[in-house]
Amino acid sequence: MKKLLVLHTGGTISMSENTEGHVTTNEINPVSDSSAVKNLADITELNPFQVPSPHMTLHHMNALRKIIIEQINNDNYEGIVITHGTDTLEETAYFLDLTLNVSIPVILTGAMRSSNEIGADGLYNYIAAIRTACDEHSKGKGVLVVFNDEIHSATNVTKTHTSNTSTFQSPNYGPLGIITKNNIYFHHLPVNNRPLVKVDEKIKVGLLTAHSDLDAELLEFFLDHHYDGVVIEALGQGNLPPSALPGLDRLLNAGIPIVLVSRCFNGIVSNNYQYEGGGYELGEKGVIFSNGLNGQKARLKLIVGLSNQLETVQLKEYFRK
Ligand SMILES: NC(=O)C[C@H](N)C(=O)O
Repeated sequence: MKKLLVLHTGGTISMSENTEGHVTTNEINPVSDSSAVKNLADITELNPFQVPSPHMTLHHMNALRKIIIEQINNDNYEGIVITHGTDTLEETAYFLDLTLNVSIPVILTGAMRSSNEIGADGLYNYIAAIRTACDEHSKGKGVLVVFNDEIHSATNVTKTHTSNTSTFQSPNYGPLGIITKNNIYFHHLPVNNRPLVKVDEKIKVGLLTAHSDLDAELLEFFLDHHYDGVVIEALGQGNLPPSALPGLDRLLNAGIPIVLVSRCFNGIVSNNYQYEGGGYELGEKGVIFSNGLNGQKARLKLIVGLSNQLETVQLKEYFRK
């Protein structure tokens, strides 16, 4: 039997519905120690914290990373499973993918229905995550998300539905593999990047969605409140309204890196359009174009890049990969 470490962090997978139909937190995750997983692996469980995932912070994510590094150094675990709330699951998964230098499987999972609701998916997803962590083919693929019988890479996966159990999807790319009753099948290989291991929890990066008439003052807010970097979910292929440009210029003149992603959830930004606020002009000004990440992941990537003292040219390369 493989030796796995399980970290329970909270989220709906650890919650129950009360008599009024509201979902509330529990001290202990109900999937913990379930007899259904006893024969699957030799499992050690830790409960570093129990939080709804909207309460997750960079500090929590970094604490998880440190626990994983420490535990792996102390014991010869062959895989890690993390149970997590779904709202920010993709952020923790991606942060760990960016910063953890490990080849054993690291799998995140969660649930859309709490433990005592009809059709509860927590235990099912947990078992699927344990099975995937035990599979030899899950090694060396970066951090993975297992949900609803699919295996996704942390880089591409995102929560796409407020309540459906098939909420986790990888737009543009699809899952890396599928899980059946008897087997685990990988059909794609992820592109693995070299992790950067320094994390400065004090670095502040803001995220803003562009829209028509975007006010320059919203961008200036980040300068006035001492942010270290800004990610903008731009329009279409990577364009901004002219109304935003004075704010953008102020940030760039102050040396604050600005990373552009698209508010479209498919496709990659590029510096094509040569009109006021168009991608070409933004590129000439020094804005960094990202490679298809969504805004919340680009934010974490910029935090990690800045934590490792990457300068603008290196950040451009970091976001190109
Ligand atoms: N399904 C879930 O886990 C959602 C919950 N609000 C959380 O992220 O903690």
